[in-house]
Amino acid sequence: MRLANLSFRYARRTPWVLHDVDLDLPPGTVAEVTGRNGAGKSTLLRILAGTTHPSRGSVSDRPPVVGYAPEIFPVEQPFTVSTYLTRMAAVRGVSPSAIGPWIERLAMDTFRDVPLSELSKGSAHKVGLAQALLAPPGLLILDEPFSGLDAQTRAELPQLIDEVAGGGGIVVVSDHQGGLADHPGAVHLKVENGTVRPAQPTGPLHSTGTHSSFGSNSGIHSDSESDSDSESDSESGSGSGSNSGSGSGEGGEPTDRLPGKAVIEILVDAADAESVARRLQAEGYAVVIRTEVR
Ligand SMILES: Nc1ncnc2c1ncn2[C@@H]1O[C@H](COP(=O)(O)OP(=O)(O)OP(=O)(O)O)[C@@H](O)[C@H]1O
Repeated sequence: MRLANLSFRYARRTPWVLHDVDLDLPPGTVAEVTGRNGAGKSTLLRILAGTTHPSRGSVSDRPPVVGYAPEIFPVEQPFTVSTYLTRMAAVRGVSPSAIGPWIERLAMDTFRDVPLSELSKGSAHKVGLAQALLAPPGLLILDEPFSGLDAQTRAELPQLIDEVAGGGGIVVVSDHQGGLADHPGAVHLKVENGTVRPAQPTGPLHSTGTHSSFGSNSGIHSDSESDSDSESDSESGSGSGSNSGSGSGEGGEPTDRLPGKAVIEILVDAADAESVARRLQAEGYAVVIRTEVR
């Protein structure tokens, strides 16, 4: 998977969050993404997942099955845990029986019949992880997965990540807590001033035969340039699961947006929900998306 000359800002005349990013993520890569608050980690992860489209540049060779666990799982959905996961299995095109092993492995049995809205933060986080893993992902995006997890699941997570990578999947993890700081074979990326660079100290890059390469750039540009480019005004669309998207062209318009109706409720960060919902409503999506999930 490759990002080429990728730039992103949330709207015209606002600062670039990412600028001229080049990044190769070969199959089997485990990448830990760090950076200060607000640096653009979640934005980068959403672009990788395909839920946000670049303003400029391209994303190519995204694996066809994407699992994305946002930083905050959106619990405002009228399902119990098992009902939600069963529906997600259907959305992902896997058997309902696929949920059982994840309920067991992530120690979710005690709250499988609890409504999502009544879950603790840590339990909700596990549901977010489980939905991302239901269909074996070729690309697994985990936004702060170690946050709020119980010790057992926290200890399990590196193994889970290695299993995905061992099968040739790409795993990208935003990791404020340093859960993968010493992870064998992981590459370490830092988002800083709109760039994505190898982090210091750089981890043992190639012990599992994986590698990444990076492009750099000259930092964040304020918007003094002409708006005559064909940049999109905003992030567009959300969706994942079996999203086979390969990103967007220069115009920021997805070349292959799937309906993704049922996926959006799962993927939108709670912290972003209000603004994303506004944008979706402005584009005529939101009601349809929610109706589809039900
Ligand atoms: N939906 C949005 N609309 C407009 N601006 C946004 C939106 N989401 C994030 N931003 C802004 O984009 C920048 C990057 O945010 P992002 O959430 O990607 O950073 P982050 O590194 O993940 O931060 P944190 O560690 O605090 O989660 C920030 O300045 C943030 O305020």
